[in-house]
Amino acid sequence: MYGRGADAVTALGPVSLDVPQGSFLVIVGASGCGKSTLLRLIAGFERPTSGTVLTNGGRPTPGKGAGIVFQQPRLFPWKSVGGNVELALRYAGVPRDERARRVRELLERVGLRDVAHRRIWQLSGGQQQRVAIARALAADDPLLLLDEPFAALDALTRERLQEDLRLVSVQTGRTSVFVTHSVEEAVFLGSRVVVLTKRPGRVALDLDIPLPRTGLEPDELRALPEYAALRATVSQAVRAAA
Ligand SMILES: Nc1ncnc2c1ncn2[C@@H]1O[C@H](COP(=O)(O)OP(=O)(O)OP(=O)(O)O)[C@@H](O)[C@H]1O
Repeated sequence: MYGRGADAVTALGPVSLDVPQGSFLVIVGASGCGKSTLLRLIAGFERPTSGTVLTNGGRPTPGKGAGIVFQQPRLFPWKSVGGNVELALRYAGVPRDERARRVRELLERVGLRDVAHRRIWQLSGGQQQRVAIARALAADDPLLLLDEPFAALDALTRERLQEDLRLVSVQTGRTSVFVTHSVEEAVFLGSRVVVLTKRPGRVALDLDIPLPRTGLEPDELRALPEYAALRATVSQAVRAAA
């Protein structure tokens, strides 16, 4: 609950979710249903008014234990691409002599190897979001939290980043919680999709996405009949929840 008295807003209803290690959970729901609030609770930026949030068996500490990617990339504009990632590694306590190698690995992973020396303002929006993902992966945090990271990008860039993030999630095995409005994005990325009702958000649908996570090209995956069926199920739940 935010605020007090007449101004109080109950953002989230009772929500009980257990997110197993290595899973990719996508939270979908209408605007204002409490998706970002749920992420902030997991990140430890907010405390629940009632109930408990545990990550890795303990109460979450803000700034520790989770890499976070927001809708707008939060980068240091005066630093280079590599410099931004290097700084995240420094904060994460990675020794100086390992950082250059790790910067190269992380930039390779998000497809930015060739622009390591560019300044942030010389990048497209999609490239900036890739830097934000590399930064979020820099610390070896077990959790990756993403709050509508692709919402501001054009459709083609968004699709490319979805494809790359899916691959990164398979390669790193990071437990991820991803918030979006988009049913298409949810079914493509998630190993599980949770649809929230309108505010105060409760779980309207909790669906496993048993699609292969490796071995298929994105277009092949999207062309599967199971894919269309899952998308229809989620879409229906989103409409009913709104
Ligand atoms: N710091 C705050 N103080 C007061 N109310 C807040 C605060 N943050 C969010 N709220 C309210 O809580 C509700 C849920 O907000 P939240 O940002 O979690 O929703 P959301 O599902 O992420 O929305 P959107 O999809 O539009 O980003 C909204 O009604 C919002 O106005």
